[in-house]
Amino acid sequence: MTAKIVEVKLRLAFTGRGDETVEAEVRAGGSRGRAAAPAGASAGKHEVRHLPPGGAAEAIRSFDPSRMIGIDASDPRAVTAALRSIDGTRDYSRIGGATAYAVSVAALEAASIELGRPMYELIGLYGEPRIPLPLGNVLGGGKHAGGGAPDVQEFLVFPLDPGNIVDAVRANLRVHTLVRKGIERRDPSFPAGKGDEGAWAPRMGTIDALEVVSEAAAAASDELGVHIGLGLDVAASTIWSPSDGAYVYGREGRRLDPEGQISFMEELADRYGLKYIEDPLQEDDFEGFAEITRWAKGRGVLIVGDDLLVTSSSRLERAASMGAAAGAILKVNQAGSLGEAMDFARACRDRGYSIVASHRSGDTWDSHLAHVAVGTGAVMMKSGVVGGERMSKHMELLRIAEAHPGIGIARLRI
Ligand SMILES: O=C(O)[C@@H](CO)OP(=O)(O)O
Ligand SMILES: [Mg+2]
Repeated sequence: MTAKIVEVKLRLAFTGRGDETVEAEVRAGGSRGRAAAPAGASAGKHEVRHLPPGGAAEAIRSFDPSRMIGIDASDPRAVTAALRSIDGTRDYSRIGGATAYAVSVAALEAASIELGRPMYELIGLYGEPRIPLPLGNVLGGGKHAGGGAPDVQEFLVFPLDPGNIVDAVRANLRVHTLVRKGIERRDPSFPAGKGDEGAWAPRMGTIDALEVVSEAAAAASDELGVHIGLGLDVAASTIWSPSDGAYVYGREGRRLDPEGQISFMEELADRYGLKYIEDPLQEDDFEGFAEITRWAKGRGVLIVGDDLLVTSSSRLERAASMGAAAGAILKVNQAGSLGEAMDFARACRDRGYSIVASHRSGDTWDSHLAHVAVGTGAVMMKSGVVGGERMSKHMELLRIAEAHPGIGIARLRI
């Protein structure tokens, strides 16, 4: 049985934050797949272009859907080749990465329905399929929140040893609730504001935020009997000032040169027992990443590259040759198409990098991320904790687990 594409339709759509984006409907045989692309706010400068300068309308205008007809929807590489030839630029600046994302994901969904096989199985880059650990931000700031919130973008939690995915999701939710209580104890007038991904966005600095989150995680651990790990996504490119050669924590008056930033990260990791640090340094500092990765390896801390790697196989090769980072964020829309993200996942596997399949801060209601995570053998799925566009992905993990009772849950090995 084949799943040849017979029709592709695009429409303008909006993410949960209101960013303009593209939704695609792809028909393969008698089945239809649909996907809408997410959008980042702290996007790395080496990512493909989300949309051309004229926005989603121009992306849709410049896309010729007839050139997709007859392509095998179950073959992400063939879909990528067609998208690349329609676009003709290096970074999808003509049709937009949003179009590449939407068409490639919708095509695989259509194939999955047509062939009666789950999407993750068609991605198929795992040994034994496993449910990834959910990683979510319970407190945050940076580009995802308003003034006064911490300069560090995300304070993250994840269960280390959950019995199943329901316990795992519940653990993160409990920490999220307790974080609010912890903030209110320190500031009774906290107006309960949240950032783009549903994390609490209080007026406090990095250290206070870590105190609140580690107290909440310890209390949730005791209550639920699940060990909870702590992490940060520093999104350090957003606080890096090239003209000063320094990381500028504007809200807390801290200024650190690259060596100072590495020492600060090491101090926080030691003091709070962090197990995960994403983008501790700016996106072009491969040497700095290699240094902190060497430090972290013996200590059980996973250093993860997001803006550093931008789901690009060539940047991963460079990082691997230097030992920069041990984990890799995989965001399909950073690469553009699903086929390109799958090439990246293969490279991660060959080079021994742990994959963290991730949402974007401006995400859509789609749940495909769960299939991308399971299908690429990701150890974690990073998708916030609360909010409809976050929970849709967790719910799909629950459904995958329900359909495959024997499926195990991933364990983080650093
Ligand atoms: O930095 C990140 O990891 C992401 C998602 O949390 O943010 P954005 O989508 O804004 O790049
Ligand atoms: Mg990040």
